[in-house]
Amino acid sequence: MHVAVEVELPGLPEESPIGAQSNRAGEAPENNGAERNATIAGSIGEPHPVDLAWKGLTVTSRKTQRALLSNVAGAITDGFYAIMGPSGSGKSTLLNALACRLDHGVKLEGELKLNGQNYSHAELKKVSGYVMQDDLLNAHLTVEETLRYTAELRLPRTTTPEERQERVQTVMEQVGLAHVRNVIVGSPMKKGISGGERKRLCVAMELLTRPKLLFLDEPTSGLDSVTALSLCRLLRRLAMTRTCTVVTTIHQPQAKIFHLFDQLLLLNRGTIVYQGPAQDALDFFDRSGFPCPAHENPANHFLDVITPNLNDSVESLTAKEESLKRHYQPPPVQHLLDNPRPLVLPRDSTPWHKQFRVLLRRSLKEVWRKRNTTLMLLFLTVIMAVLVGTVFLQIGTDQKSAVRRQPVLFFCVVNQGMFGALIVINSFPAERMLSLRERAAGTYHVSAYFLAKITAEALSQLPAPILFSCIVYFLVGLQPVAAKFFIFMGFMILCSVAATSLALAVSALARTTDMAVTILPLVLEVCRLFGGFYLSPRNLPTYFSWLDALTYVKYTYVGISLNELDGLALTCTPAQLDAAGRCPITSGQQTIDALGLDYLTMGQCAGILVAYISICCGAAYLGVRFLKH
Ligand SMILES: Nc1ncnc2c1ncn2[C@@H]1O[C@H](COP(=O)(O)OP(=O)(O)OP(=O)(O)O)[C@@H](O)[C@H]1O
Repeated sequence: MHVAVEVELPGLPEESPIGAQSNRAGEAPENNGAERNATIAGSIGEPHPVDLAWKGLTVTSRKTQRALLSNVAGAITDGFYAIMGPSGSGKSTLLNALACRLDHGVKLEGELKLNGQNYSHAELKKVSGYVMQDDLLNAHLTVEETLRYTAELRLPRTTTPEERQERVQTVMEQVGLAHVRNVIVGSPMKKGISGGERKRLCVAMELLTRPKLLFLDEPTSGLDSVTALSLCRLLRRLAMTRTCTVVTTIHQPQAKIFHLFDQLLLLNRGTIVYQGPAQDALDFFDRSGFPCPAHENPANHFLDVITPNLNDSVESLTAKEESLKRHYQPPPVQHLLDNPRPLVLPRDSTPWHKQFRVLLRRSLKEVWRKRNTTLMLLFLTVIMAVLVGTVFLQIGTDQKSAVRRQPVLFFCVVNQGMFGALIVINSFPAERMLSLRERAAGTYHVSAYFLAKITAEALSQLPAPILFSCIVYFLVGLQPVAAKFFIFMGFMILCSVAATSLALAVSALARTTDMAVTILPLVLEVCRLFGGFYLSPRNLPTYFSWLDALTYVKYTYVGISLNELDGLALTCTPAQLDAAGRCPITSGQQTIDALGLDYLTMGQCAGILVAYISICCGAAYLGVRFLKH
């Protein structure tokens, strides 16, 4: 039995000289015999510290009852495995079946064992890593930060900060990313590391936890041939140095890449056509009557043989399949299935409070990196506040002010939160796939992620309502009483957080950013319409009362109106006196009575806003927790 020795060779040159074994395609061979023996000695014959074996494995679509994989058998023990086949042959289905990542739309039957034992996704996660086809990463973090946060979230809780840093350093060197450690990951909108480096970073994130098995779904898709080869050389090196067993799906590799594989699983229409040493596949096709022409890429040749083309008749297809089937010897897997071996599960999970702290730091860092957006928000807030303040400059206390006071108060409410809401609307859709990937890898609890995210968003939004209140309150000349000013500011903050929470709920429940940006303006419009200004609460038709209850605008508007109108004494210029020489409106209380604003108290308005924020956050949490596509 092999003992897995984790040898990390940071100094190993990536383009290491490779032996001179000849091959039929005339390519410079990537496998030297001694290396290959060392790597695949344990392939199917002997048990390995972590191996997977399966028999009678069938995956069926629940909806159509179509078999995506039919009664396949095989094993993964040690080395660099490639799962190849034409498009739709079931490569990803097999990979996901082995990695316990099949979706709910399919049914899995058959025997599938890890070290001869049945296993759960949770157990597999502890000894394996999975690199998805789409390299979903945090665009605003640097390479080193990405690895550091992953290490903090995924390494065992007993790891010291020094050990963590050392691990990050080692892995960065192992995958060849040390030279771009301080470069941001970037996105299509913001240039960062290259496509190949992104893939390496995804591999590095998985390597941090020293997995014994590394699954990769089409890692070379979207990469140019040189970058794809360089990535596959890295994967081979990981397998060769017994860092981990590597299993990758790949569609049509170039010859140089094909020669890096130790083991090949060739699929066609949900069945295994060939499994065994990659270099022996040429003999297998030869024996089956399909010799590979000289100078032909073996991978292309295999796919050409098994992929039906327009000229193939049904008879010739059946004859091809029969011939391949007759010569195919399925690998012996029974001894791996029947022989349970202990499984060392090395990782314990990071406690919730630590996950929250790390995720909060990560989210705050992202907010900081996106500070231009926040600064723009503050700039727009100042412009808006000055505009409102000068349009309604020093409204005073005469009769005209009674008419102008309510519009300015309502405008403040509508304005607050609108900017913030529009900024957070993209929060969850943009990150959904990334967070799903991190959750599937067992990186953190959803609740820790969610709370960290909304706390960071709320903190970044806080300065805007404070700044807005400071400018507008004094320019407009609302009641010069300290307590009233702070209550006004408190309501502006609650209003802004309520609008942001509403936008977060819409963003978490909408499946895409497009859907979120279509729904949000409509919701904000309804909030405005039923905000208590256009129709006073007293005059609202009863059949609209449920919509009325859903608007944060109304509770803020009523709250700040009561704050401002209570204790307000109004005066008259001589021209404003009525025929009897009386001043028509002498107190704010008259406006309160006329508009029916006192059906709630200020405390109730604040309480309802807090409840409103909690409900929106609860809805957003459910969206993040349960929406998976
Ligand atoms: N959840 C599912 N429900 C129903 N059919 C599915 C599901 N997942 C995959 N399929 C179907 O199963 C077949 C195999 O899909 P799979 O993704 O495994 O192929 P693949 O070989 O990886 O293809 P490609 O190289 O194009 O990615 C396809 O016909 C696909 O449409």
